[in-house]
Amino acid sequence: MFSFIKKGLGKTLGAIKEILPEKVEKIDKTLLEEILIESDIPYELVEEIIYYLPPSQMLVRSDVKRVLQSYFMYENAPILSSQKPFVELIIGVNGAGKTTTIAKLAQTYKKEHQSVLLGAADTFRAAAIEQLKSWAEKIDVGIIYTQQGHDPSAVAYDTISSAVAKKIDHVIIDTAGRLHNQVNLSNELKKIVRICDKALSGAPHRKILILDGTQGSSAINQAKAFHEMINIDGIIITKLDGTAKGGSLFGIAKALQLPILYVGVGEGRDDLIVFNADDYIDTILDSIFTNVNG
Ligand SMILES: Nc1nc2c(ncn2[C@@H]2O[C@H](COP(=O)(O)OP(=O)(O)OP(=O)(O)O)[C@@H](O)[C@H]2O)c(=O)[nH]1
Repeated sequence: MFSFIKKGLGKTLGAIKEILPEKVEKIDKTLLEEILIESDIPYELVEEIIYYLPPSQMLVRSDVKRVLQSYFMYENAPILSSQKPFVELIIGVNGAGKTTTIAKLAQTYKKEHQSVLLGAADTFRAAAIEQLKSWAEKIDVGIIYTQQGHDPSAVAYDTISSAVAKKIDHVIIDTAGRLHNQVNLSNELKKIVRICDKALSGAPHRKILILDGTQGSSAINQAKAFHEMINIDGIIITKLDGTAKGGSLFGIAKALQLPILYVGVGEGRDDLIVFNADDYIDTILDSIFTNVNG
């Protein structure tokens, strides 16, 4: 698990190495500031981190770790096994990695010997339906879909009803990332949420926002807009492996005050890891400090 997050942070760690070619026992505060900015932690946040650090100019690992940890206080609520099917609604702009992440999530559940049914409720684009169908085939899970232009809420309803009838463990529903305008998108997402609850009281159990990690901190405003529309429950950051902006997770967690559930670290179906803030922070600190613990 630990080396997996290391793989995902490869580019970020490479960027740190450019600033700090040799690891140190104590880091100069000014140099640390430069490293944090370079890894795409928003500037105000870097200033805040520096403010909370001890006043001395040279800092040890434990000083830095303690402050960085305080940014990930939003715990991932455990999945309640009594909720069957456990319905997840996947939200995010086109290209963020929604479809791939749905496949990865389905694969994760399958590995745990749980059954999965996908719902192709991004009916705005024919390609989105086709792409999800192709993934469903590859990972061998069921899918409910309709033709392009049909009501996405109806797909969500049918998927949940079918899952209830077949006693499926997990339902994962794709949604459109873009419509003709923002108001339409907001109305459509709200309607899907309402209809999910009609199909199964309490559903969707988790509304997950997919954010493209290569966008770094600039994804924050986009995330806030979705959060205002339908109250997101958790985030998945994709393409962490493709960016040197690995520090942006601090800004995202702080701005949205939401748990980061998983991170995507590659294009394959197995390239999704449960986000663990301690592993993430330790991996970054390992590239700065000579001592491993503390
Ligand atoms: N390197 C890397 N690539 C990823 C990751 N997640 C998704 N991708 C790639 O990002 C691209 C977009 O992913 P999709 O899953 O098609 O994104 P989408 O949000 O469904 O986008 P649309 O199909 O446009 O709606 C694809 O080429 C994926 O292979 C990741 O964690 N790492």
